[in-house]
Amino acid sequence: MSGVNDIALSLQGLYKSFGAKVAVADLRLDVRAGSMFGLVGPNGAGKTTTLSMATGLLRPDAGRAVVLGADVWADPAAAKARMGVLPDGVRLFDRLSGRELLRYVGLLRSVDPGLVDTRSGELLEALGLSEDADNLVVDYSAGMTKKIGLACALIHAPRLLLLDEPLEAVDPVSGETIRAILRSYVAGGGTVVLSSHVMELVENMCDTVAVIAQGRVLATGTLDEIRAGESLQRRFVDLVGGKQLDEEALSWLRSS
Ligand SMILES: Nc1ncnc2c1ncn2[C@@H]1O[C@H](COP(=O)(O)OP(=O)(O)OP(=O)(O)O)[C@@H](O)[C@H]1O
Repeated sequence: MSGVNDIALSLQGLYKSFGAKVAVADLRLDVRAGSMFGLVGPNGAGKTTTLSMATGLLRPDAGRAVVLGADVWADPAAAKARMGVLPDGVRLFDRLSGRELLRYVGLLRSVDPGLVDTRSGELLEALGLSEDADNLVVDYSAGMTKKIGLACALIHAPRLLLLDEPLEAVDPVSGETIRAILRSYVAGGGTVVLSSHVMELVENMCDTVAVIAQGRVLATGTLDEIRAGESLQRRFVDLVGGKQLDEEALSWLRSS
């Protein structure tokens, strides 16, 4: 039987509105420790808002987020020490080089300075960033920025990773490396929560899935439960209500 100690991330009735717009409405979710958990949903479903509240970047209007027993808003230091975060559109200190940024984040997370250097070297190498390690992050491409952001999330060896679109803009070779890093991280007892629009990635990587729409969890369960014998893409479209393009729509595009 699973107990409280098996839960790496617990989202309890999270609620957030922006003016009249309700972005997240009473969202509840438990992520079992040791799982690779995929968060999927259409544009504007509330995934980024949910992850921002779960990671301490955005204060919920109501509800709680608990990371391995630590309340993100009541005990942020403990919660943040236990998680690594790759937010959407990472706002990094981009006037630092990749190596400096990793050192900064490592020291901020109380990693021993010697260990920061060893881990930085290994992460830069694994992610194919060694050659650019001493260049400023502001000059990195979108994929390189994503990779240095992921390295920052990993440097303190947290037990939970929360990753918003971790493979977006990343080339296929680096993508394979990141998949391998995440798989081995989970095999070693870590927990990953990732959001993605790429169903193939979620099908390939995740053992558990939650489908979010209009700020609520529409369905959650193991990948097989959610797929119910079909492809995740098919089930996703069924669940969130796919829209047919009207025959007359955008007719001006065909009229030249
Ligand atoms: N800072 C903000 N101010 C106003 N509205 C916001 C803000 N952040 C998000 N929203 C709104 O909240 C809703 C949820 O947005 P969110 O970014 O969480 O969705 P998402 O599921 O991550 O979407 P996508 O898949 O397109 O990234 C959207 O309607 C969005 O317009």
